[in-house]
Amino acid sequence: MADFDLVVIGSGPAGEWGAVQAALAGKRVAVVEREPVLGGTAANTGTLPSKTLRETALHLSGFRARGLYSVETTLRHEATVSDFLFRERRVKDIERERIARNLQRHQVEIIQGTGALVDANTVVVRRQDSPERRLTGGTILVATGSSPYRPQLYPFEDPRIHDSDEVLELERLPRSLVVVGAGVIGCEYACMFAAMGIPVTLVEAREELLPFLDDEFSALLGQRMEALGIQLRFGQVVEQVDAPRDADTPIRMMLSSGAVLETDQVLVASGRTANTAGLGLEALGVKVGPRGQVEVGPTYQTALPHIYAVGDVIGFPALASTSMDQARIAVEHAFDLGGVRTMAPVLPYGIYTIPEVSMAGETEEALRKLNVPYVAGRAAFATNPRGQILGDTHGLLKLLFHRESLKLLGVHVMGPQASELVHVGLTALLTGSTARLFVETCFNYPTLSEAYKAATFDALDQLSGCP
Ligand SMILES: Cc1cc2nc3c(=O)[nH]c(=O)nc-3n(C[C@H](O)[C@H](O)[C@H](O)COP(=O)(O)OP(=O)(O)OC[C@H]3O[C@@H](n4cnc5c(N)ncnc54)[C@H](O)[C@@H]3O)c2cc1C
Ligand SMILES: NC(=O)c1ccc[n+]([C@@H]2O[C@H](COP(=O)([O-])OP(=O)(O)OC[C@H]3O[C@@H](n4cnc5c(N)ncnc54)[C@H](O)[C@@H]3O)[C@@H](O)[C@H]2O)c1
Repeated sequence: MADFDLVVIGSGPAGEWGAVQAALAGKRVAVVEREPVLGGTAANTGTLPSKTLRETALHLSGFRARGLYSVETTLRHEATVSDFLFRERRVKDIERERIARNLQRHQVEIIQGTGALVDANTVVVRRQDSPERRLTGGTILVATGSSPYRPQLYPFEDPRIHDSDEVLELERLPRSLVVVGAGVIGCEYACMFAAMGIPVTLVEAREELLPFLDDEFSALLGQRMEALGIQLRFGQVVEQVDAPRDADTPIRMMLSSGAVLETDQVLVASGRTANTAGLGLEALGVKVGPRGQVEVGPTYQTALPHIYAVGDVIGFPALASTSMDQARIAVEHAFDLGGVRTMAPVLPYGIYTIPEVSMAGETEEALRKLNVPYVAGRAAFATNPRGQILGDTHGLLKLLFHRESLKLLGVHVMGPQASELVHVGLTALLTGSTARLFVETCFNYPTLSEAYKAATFDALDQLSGCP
């Protein structure tokens, strides 16, 4: 008999949820984690740290007061790097403790060390200063996550050139910053630093901002980012980087357009690489892609059916939210636990830029491509009483309804709490609801959620020909 029913490699959101799910079903579970702390990218270097820094940036800069009072700088003061990082460290510690307690409560054995598969059922765990340990598992869950991709062009040994992990170890706040890559990470960090009053330039190879967003929201976000002081450089790549040793001499970056940027510090956010190096998967016949991503089927099985892979290690969509659910599905499949063994048909996206943007369902462009007749109802936060109270004059909720059935097809939100607000629309999408739902729902007043009703009436007005 194997030592464990399930051996999980990695303790990020995917590993934690997979382990607990199996333990709840009475399975004997071990989690192997190479870092001395639990929680992976979500707790330690990605999701929670970046969202905490965003809150800190908004508070320390007095940003939230800007729409309320005419004097922009009332609350603003010179923040030090320790001011900036203080809460990030608190939140991280609390989350690590929560995960440890959650695993212990469910009798999951936590084993510290780097795991690798030496045969189809054996994980060897290596740790400095300790003898190696071999664990056998009936089922293996690979949940090893991803790490920042580091293009060779950049001398990362220079303390002024960071990837998204290192940016959490800043020695001092940048005097100016170039962010390379306007993916979600690049956009979120560019906004945070810009809100702190730091001059930021964002360089992106593509011609548009976050192309998966509805075009209207991509354009609006770009405008808000420019209003924050961010210089957007689309359709350009960095071709050369000259980083002098003297920290007072600016770093020079030559762009494909011929432009030269001078900057104090650089953040490279140009994608992620799956953590599969050294895991031993390929030797067992499990395929991995160009950035290390493990190939899996719909229930997250690899080429070896008892070896599952979930989370960032399999690539897109590579979110904490989806990673947890993939782990649930894999474990339910592996141990035949029942439950719905597919991802929800509609997934939400929350982007913690300044302002926040969130969406679920279809964009206008996708509906046009599919020839689906639709009507778009809009509600501006500037005309919503709670929006006025909050001082938000740029927020927007857009609902896309089928023109005939009035079924909700898409929801797009920009503004405060957008990633919370989207859940009203997400639930409506998942339940196949129509405009009637928002007409008949009595929302709290004054709230931003009430914008659902206003956007619905905007759509109904258009259909009735009301000016
Ligand atoms: C800056 C940033 C911001 C983000 N913001 C969001 C957000 O707002 N919302 C969202 O949903 N997602 C966000 N993400 C993405 C999210 O963090 C990831 O999708 C999520 O952490 C993936 O979970 P995971 O469990 O697959 O991997 P990870 O969280 O990366 O965990 C993998 C774990 O496996 C361990 N490991 C790796 N190899 C081995 C080995 N050989 N042996 C033992 N242990 C090993 C690692 O040390 C790590 O602890 C963000 C990511 C970044 C970088
Ligand atoms: N709020 C969230 O949900 C959230 C937040 C942060 C990160 N994440 C996840 O983390 C993952 C990684 O994010 P990311 O932003 O690093 O990667 P990404 O692949 O999403 O974006 C990288 C961007 O860099 C650009 N790029 C690449 N090389 C370049 C170069 N040489 N010059 C200029 N531009 C270049 C690409 O065109 C792309 O737009 C994503 O899967 C994302 O879903 C999610």
